[in-house]
Amino acid sequence: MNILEARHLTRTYTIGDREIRVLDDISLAVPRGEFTVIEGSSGSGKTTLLTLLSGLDRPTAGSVFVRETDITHMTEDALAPLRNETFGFVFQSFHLVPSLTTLENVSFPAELGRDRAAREKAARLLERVGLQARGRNYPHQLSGGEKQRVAICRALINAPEIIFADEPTGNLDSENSDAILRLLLSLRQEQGVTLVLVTHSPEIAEMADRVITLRDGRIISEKRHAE
Ligand SMILES: Nc1ncnc2c1ncn2[C@@H]1O[C@H](COP(=O)(O)OP(=O)(O)OP(=O)(O)O)[C@@H](O)[C@H]1O
Repeated sequence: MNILEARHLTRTYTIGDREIRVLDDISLAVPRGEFTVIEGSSGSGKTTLLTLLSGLDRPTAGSVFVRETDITHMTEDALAPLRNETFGFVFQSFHLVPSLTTLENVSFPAELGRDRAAREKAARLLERVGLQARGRNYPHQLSGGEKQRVAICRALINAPEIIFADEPTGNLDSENSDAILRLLLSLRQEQGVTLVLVTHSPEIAEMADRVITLRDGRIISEKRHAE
């Protein structure tokens, strides 16, 4: 079964009297557990596609299906549990809450769902990425690589089925990038998590099951790597 499907997605923006077509008739299907990379030059529409697939933005035309349910016109209230429980998000700029500690940032999405084990789960995740000693620190006290590891823990706390990541290793050195990539790949292996990553990194693309290349808002190639 495809966990995620896009059918004929188009996204346009109107600036003044000009209409800009940022995505043009994108269709794709992602089977459960697959690791998909979306690549393409700057401005080709990668981030826009990720925000449409994850229900953060709505297409001008076309539809998005999650587990065969059309989410395109779902209300914000109906989308909220999907965003909080089924999806995990990792962005280049972390989006950590500055006034919360590391442990609180990670446990927050689970506490929204009244998970009594939220703190415990958060502590276990932090341990897994080597940040067990940093639970009481605030984001401004962490390095970029550490912040990204915290952001990944937060994305994982509700055991999502799909992780959407936009340049998750974009600003990081190779050691931190490797650690983050290893973590994502091990989750896929252990829990069958589906990964949809936007990246410029050829090393990451090399490890994916499939690489989708965009140019000017269209898919120009779709390469599948052998098992
Ligand atoms: N809110 C907006 N209003 C108008 N145009 C937009 C808006 N958001 C994005 N665009 C345009 O859509 C195009 C695609 O943007 P997008 O961020 O999806 O590209 P990208 O491939 O992720 O680029 P990068 O690799 O630089 O992050 C760009 O030309 C951008 O200027």
